[in-house]
Amino acid sequence: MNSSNFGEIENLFKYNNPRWLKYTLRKLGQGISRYNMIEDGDRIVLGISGGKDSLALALLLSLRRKWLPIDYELRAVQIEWQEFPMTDEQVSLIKSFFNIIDVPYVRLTETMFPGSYKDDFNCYRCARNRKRILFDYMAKEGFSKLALGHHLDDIVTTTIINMTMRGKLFTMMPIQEFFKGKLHIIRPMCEIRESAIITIKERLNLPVVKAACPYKDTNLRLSIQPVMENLFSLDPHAREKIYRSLIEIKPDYLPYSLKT
Ligand SMILES: Nc1ncnc2c1ncn2[C@@H]1O[C@H](COP(=O)(O)OP(=O)(O)OP(=O)(O)O)[C@@H](O)[C@H]1O
Repeated sequence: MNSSNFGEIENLFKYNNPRWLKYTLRKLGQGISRYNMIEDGDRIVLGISGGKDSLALALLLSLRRKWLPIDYELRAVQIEWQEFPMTDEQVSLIKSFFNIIDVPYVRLTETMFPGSYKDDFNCYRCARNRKRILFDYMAKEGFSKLALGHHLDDIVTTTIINMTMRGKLFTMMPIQEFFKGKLHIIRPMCEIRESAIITIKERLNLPVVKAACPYKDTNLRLSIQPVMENLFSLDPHAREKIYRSLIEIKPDYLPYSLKT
């Protein structure tokens, strides 16, 4: 793939959004306004892995600015693990993508295995390391919100993992406060199904350039996937029902008011 494949994406910024994308943009807006995630003047860092979810998030949030009466700043920040460097071709592709969607792009090269880990590396530690690097960057650059590419299926899968394997009714929150409100993590795609993101990736040829993960074949999320697929095939709205139950069973699960 090369940057000339971005014609379809360019058109989205010139013309009205196609019908197939409007529904997803509506779901994005629903999640954002339900939790009051984004306000006028917000400075938002987008955590970019190079995978489909975070690329779709960047595209959707940038498109949303086109017709919204409020404005917010977006900056895409990708941590490139020095142990798994991107190729020149990947770097040039991702830069063209962010150029076309009008979002400044920054790449931070860091180690995946800080000395403090010794030999004890796992997904949880890796995610914490990533969060620390991104928070440090935000504090230095004056950003107060970090948007991540988690979607409805991620939230629902995490809920089931936590309930069945950890005995806890807890999940990723759509909006999460840190340092007494100085920083927030937001998950604007909390009400968007993964299938909608796959459609975006395929129809628009998103330039997926995700670094290899040494744990990708062993991670718990992957092991539980067949169980989730089974559940979703029993009831086509199982995802939405689990999401709603979280709120109904434990109203204080979310620190922000919910208008359902
Ligand atoms: N290297 C990175 N640099 C910056 N942000 C990252 C990086 N890796 C992950 N993130 C952020 O954390 C989110 C969750 O990471 P995870 O590795 O679980 O990816 P994912 O759910 O498969 O999504 P994606 O398709 O975006 O990779 C990503 O969607 C992204 O917003």
